[in-house]
Amino acid sequence: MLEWVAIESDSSNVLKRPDLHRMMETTAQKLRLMGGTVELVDIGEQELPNGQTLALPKVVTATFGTDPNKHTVCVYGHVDVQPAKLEDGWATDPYNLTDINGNLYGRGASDNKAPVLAWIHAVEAYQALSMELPVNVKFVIEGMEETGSNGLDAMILAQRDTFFSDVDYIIISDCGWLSRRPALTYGTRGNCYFFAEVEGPKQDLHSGVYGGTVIEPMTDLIGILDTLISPSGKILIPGIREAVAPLSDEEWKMYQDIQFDMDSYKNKIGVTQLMYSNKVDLLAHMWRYPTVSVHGIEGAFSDSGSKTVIPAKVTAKFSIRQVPNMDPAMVKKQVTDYLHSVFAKRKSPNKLKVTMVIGAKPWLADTQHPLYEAGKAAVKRVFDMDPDLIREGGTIPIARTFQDVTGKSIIMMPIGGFDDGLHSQNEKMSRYNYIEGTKLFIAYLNEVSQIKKTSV
Ligand SMILES: C[C@H](N)C(=O)N[C@@H](Cc1c[nH]cn1)C(=O)O
Repeated sequence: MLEWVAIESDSSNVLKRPDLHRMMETTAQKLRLMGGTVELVDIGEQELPNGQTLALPKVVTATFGTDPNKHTVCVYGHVDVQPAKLEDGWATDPYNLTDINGNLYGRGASDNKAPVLAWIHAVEAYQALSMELPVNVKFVIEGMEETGSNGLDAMILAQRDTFFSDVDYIIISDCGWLSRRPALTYGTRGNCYFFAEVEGPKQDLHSGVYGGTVIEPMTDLIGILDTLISPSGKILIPGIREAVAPLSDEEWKMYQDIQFDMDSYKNKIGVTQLMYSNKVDLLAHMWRYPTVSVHGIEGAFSDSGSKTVIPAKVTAKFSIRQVPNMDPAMVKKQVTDYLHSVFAKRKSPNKLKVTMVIGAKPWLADTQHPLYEAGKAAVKRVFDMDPDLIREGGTIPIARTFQDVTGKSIIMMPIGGFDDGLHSQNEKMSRYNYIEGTKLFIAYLNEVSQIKKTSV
């Protein structure tokens, strides 16, 4: 993992694209050396907001075994990461995997490099013991997950009747447990990610010289952002809440039965108060209701010091997590219309441009499927306990495409810890989760091999 974490495969930073290409090649080479049939699939180019184009990282596909009498599983994962800088508040260099008290710290350690490696090690374990794999194993590993899996939908569609034709089941391990208890995940939220740009004067201005004479883009932007959500978490964009599937009694009961300690959750994230004070409300808002999050403002002064500037153009980045039955195309229209209507009320001479840059749908599985029964059996075998059945508040943009395009069933089998700090400072994967997680994958392949051939 040291070598993988050392590669700064940040998919959101165009300057890091050469590192991302190297990451895909390193992944492919690892699978080639294990004797897999490996391809680096060209998925074309990405258009940047400034109109330029940039080559997308190739997708790695690999096949271990083609026995028609065995099930074929396809493991999906990603090896791109979120941005990380030491000065963001990391205790160690984010790209130098560092072992502290049994925790391996580094960007991408949990999301998603260690889980991908754990799957690779599971296959290697069978090879090292000269044991036949109980199922055929395929891999699809991409490098754009953190920015919405650009180009992967088209690749899956193009290879539906070739690479994916013999796949029975898809396995994804790109999420985490809820507590110290292992979990199986049966739902993810989608995500609609927006840029809202307000442009005013032709260049930045001195706030002493020009302040009071111009209508400031930042004031307009903050004004419209403040209309997205109320302080108590109610989304104010018309139509969004109406689309959400109501919480059923069965779901309510499931959430009620999950062991979840609100105080340790509060301690983990370092807050004194949460948005909801009871467990069911909190879990429901974490997993199956939409949320608005404001991520940042490009063009705003954000360095240390006290620069007295009026920024000429500012772009807010915010996203809305998606749940059944929301539709990203509808959300795009609702958000764009709404922001333009509140902006119009300000009677500002500045220009507003709203763009949706990611539109990923939510995903939900049938927990009665034999894949989940096999998952429960594997967890029992390795951890000697029953798993939590949970949903994931985050997004795996490609999950829904896999399901819709291939028609195959998916299971999400996380090995990340509840406190891994994904996307945050000091991301880590514990040695315990990494090693026991690898054992879980080995056991799971064995359990899947015992599913009756007719259940797909
Ligand atoms: C759950 C997964 N490990 C993850 O973190 N996914 C990202 C994907 C994404 C969504 N919008 C942009 N990127 C996430 O949920 O933020």
